[in-house]
Amino acid sequence: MSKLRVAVLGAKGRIGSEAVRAVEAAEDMELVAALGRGDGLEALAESGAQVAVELTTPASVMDNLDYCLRHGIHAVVGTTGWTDERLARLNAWLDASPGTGVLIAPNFSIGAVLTMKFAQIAAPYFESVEVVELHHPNKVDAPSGTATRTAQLIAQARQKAGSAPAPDATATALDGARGANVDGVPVHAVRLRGLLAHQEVLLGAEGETLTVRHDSLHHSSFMPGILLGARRVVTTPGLTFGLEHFLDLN
Ligand SMILES: NC(=O)C1=CN([C@@H]2O[C@H](COP(=O)(O)OP(=O)(O)OC[C@H]3O[C@@H](n4cnc5c(N)ncnc54)[C@H](OP(=O)(O)O)[C@@H]3O)[C@@H](O)[C@H]2O)C=CC1
Ligand SMILES: O=C(O)C1=N[C@H](C(=O)O)C[C@H](O)C1
Repeated sequence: MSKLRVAVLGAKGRIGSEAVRAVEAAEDMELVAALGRGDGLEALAESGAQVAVELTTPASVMDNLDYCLRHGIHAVVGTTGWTDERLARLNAWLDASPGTGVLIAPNFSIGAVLTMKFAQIAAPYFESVEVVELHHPNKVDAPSGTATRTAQLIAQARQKAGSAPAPDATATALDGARGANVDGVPVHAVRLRGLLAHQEVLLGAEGETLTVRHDSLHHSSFMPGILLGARRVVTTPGLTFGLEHFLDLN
């Protein structure tokens, strides 16, 4: 059986360098390119890659995906910064490249995917819900892509259930004290040396609270999800948003 030809973009970064090692170690994959900033995207097409694993920065990801889709290269994307406007542009490129697949995974770790699922299930049963994400201080964006997605999923679940807005009598507050408002859900971002990637979903009702917490302690936590994404995206044309769709959790 021929091996899946995989390239890594952002290969010298924190998660990219771990992904290079994971692809090299996967028996059914061949690492055909490991590209950093300044290497030039021509090397990607020349490598014959079937799948590009995109782990760069919000400033670089769109140009890289544009290139991939113009060359019929599938993509597994962990890079953050997804807005409705960016998704619309990506979908237009996908329309022009039928048969090509893109997976955007706000988080590749199984625990984080399950945290989002559990939060969605629990959210309609509690009056209050807030998200706290905690990351290393070198992270360039806040709140995290995972926290943003978690809040969006919570908001969707509450809207579907007809939940009332969470109670909050705050009359005065310093800017930022109540976090960012993501679809009505407060999201708080902590940046702390020593941490990697962590998230708590806090839920409260009369007389009880529930906390769903996930900790990524090492970048290895993201690797099974990246490898699964690469294997599945080649037979899944169009846009898939969220690894849960490849885990049959829906
Ligand atoms: N979905 C998930 O599960 C996860 C997602 N992430 C996300 O992945 C992204 C990267 O995170 P992290 O590894 O910590 O960040 P790093 O800054 O450590 O790595 C990013 C790397 O990409 C390089 N780069 C920038 N532009 C390009 C380009 N055009 N082509 C090739 N390489 C480029 C950077 O080079 P230079 O240093 O020269 O700028 C750097 O080496 C972030 O958006 C982060 O949130 C991270 C972990 C898990
Ligand atoms: O930058 C990181 O480190 C991470 N980024 C992703 C995010 O923004 O959600 C995933 C994980 O939290 C690690």
